[in-house]
Amino acid sequence: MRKLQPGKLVIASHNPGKIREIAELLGPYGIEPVSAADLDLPDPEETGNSFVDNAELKARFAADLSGFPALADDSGLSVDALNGAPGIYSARWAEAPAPVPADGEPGDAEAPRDFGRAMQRVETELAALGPDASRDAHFVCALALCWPDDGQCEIFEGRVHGTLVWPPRGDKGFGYDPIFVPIDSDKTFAEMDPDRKHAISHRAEAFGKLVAALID
Ligand SMILES: O=c1nc[nH]c2c1ncn2[C@H]1C[C@H](O)[C@@H](COP(=O)(O)OP(=O)(O)OP(=O)(O)O)O1
Ligand SMILES: [Mg+2]
Repeated sequence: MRKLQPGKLVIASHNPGKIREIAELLGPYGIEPVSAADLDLPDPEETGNSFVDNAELKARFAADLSGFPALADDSGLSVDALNGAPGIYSARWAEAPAPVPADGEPGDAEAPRDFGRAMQRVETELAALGPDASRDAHFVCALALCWPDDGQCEIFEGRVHGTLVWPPRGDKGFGYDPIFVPIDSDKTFAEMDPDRKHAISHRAEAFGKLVAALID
């Protein structure tokens, strides 16, 4: 398997919380993370039907446009009692319907994300199933690292199981962290220090596999 050399690596993401975690996870390996936003790369439409497909689509897109190796992370929260939802739609559950401007044409401006609303939707859908519904859930992370020249990609996956709490707790992390308590913990991801989250998270597990395979 081809190794990742020290130097520039494009982080094919526009999510600042994720980019910060990826930079922390790659910190020890002499890799210079440059985000897609730093390079003004556009955000591709996530048309895949799986985390892996979307990760590969985002990494390929950024590698082709930038000429550097690119790493993408597609991730999300999967709730057992909701048949795996929001799953690959985790980010989209936080998007309000795009406002229709006064001239009547829907704008193409991206709707701002509101994870308060996304967490509320998870809770509302769970509550509708009654008090006995399972609150088990897991986060999934698919990483794709693609090279620009030959289009080769390597894929790594991680997951972390836990349960959902309500109301949300903590102000660290991002996304659904305030309602997710990983197994063997009494804190939500948003109440933990980053080092602790990085010891057990879905993203950390996928990175562990990537580092073992691709970094000498
Ligand atoms: O550790 C996590 N802690 C909390 N929430 C998380 C985590 N990991 C993923 N998530 C949720 C929120 C995120 O917005 C969505 C991923 O959606 P996803 O399309 O992969 O990322 P994104 O659109 O936010 O950024 P981008 O595609 O530019 O990398 O799942
Ligand atoms: Mg996305």
